[in-house]
Amino acid sequence: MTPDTTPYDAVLLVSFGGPERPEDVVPFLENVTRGRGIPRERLEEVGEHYFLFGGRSPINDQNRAFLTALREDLAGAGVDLPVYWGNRNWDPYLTDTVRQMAADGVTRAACFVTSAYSSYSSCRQYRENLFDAVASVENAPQLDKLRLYFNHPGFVEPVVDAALTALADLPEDVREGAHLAFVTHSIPESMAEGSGPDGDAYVEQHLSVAAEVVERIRQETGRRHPHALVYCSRSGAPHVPWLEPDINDHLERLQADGAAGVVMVPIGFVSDHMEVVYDLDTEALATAEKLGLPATRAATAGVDPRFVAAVRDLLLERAAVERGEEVVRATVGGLPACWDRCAPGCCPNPRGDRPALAGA
Ligand SMILES: CC1=C(CCC(=O)O)c2cc3nc(cc4[nH]c(cc5[nH]c(cc1n2)c(C)c5CCC(=O)O)c(CCC(=O)O)c4C)C(CCC(=O)O)=C3C
Ligand SMILES: [Fe+2]
Repeated sequence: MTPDTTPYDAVLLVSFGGPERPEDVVPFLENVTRGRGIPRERLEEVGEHYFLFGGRSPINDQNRAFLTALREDLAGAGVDLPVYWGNRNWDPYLTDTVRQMAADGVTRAACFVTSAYSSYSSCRQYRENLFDAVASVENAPQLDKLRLYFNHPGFVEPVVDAALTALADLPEDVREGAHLAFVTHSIPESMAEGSGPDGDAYVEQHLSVAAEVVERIRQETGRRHPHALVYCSRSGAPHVPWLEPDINDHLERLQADGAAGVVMVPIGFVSDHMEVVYDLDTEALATAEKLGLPATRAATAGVDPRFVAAVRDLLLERAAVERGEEVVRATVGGLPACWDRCAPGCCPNPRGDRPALAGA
């Protein structure tokens, strides 16, 4: 039986975007940081990360691979919907994609954003970008943002397996005593405090994922590994507090405390973005090496078939909700499934209120 996707006639993959050639790097950074008061030195430093990788971010190729996998998954399940892709900060830009969708006659699309958690940067900012895209296109389709999925089994289960693999990659004598460092993107403390409908959701959601991964690893190995939630990619002005500790400081602390080894589990990222390949694989692994601390990095969900299938699950779930049917929402861990429409004060814009789609 073909699954019922009514009222949707398309899926839209929404992502951050990244440069693909050295000439793209500076304009891309300008797009990302316009009006955000990021110090010049920080921008030059981040530009160097991109140049180290030939001026090419890995993120667009990862989205292309995800699109291919998603189209195959949907076709295999008998879901006959076109899948589009648009970015916030680089080509293909959301506005161009929405214009194409309108030209193709799309009337209502379900949007999957490559960002799993609540916060202004990871949720509302995408909603503002969706609003802007729709506002600038005539006859634009209605866009519904699929719920946040940090606690969807299709996201968490690949992370558990990846962490087990990364543990197995450690030398045998350090494996049992290894720490798990769950890593996510640092954000300003004030942004973290404002995240979600009641505040503090960003950290709370990550802690919930970390606890679930630790527990599932215990079920597999019989061992409850010591763990912490730590951060990477701090930006902004030095006097503005951001979430800490930084992964590099955390590694120093672990070494000083006599930890046997560490597995970095980048739960804040759905694929191996620049933050993962530079901040973790390049910088943090070098820190660990310098400290003589055995360390490995767990894979991200990427194109794991379970993660790809989660998009289909969220799409069919939401379609049923919009048809007025009862649904069972898949979740793991201690937090309930997220809402379909964000409350008015959810993840406020630190620079003042702007219109956003997908609100209640
Ligand atoms: C929470 C969060 C996520 C996760 C959720 C999500 O995935 O959306 C994320 C993802 C990403 N961030 C990315 C890149 C950048 N983020 C920057 C700046 C900032 N990020 C912030 C937060 C986040 N960012 C914040 C609070 C800033 C300060 C400026 C501002 O308030 O907006 C800057 C400017 C330089 C700098 O300031 O570091 C760059 C270049 C890329 C692309 C990577 C690639 O190319 O593979 C991705 C996926
Ligand atoms: Fe970022």
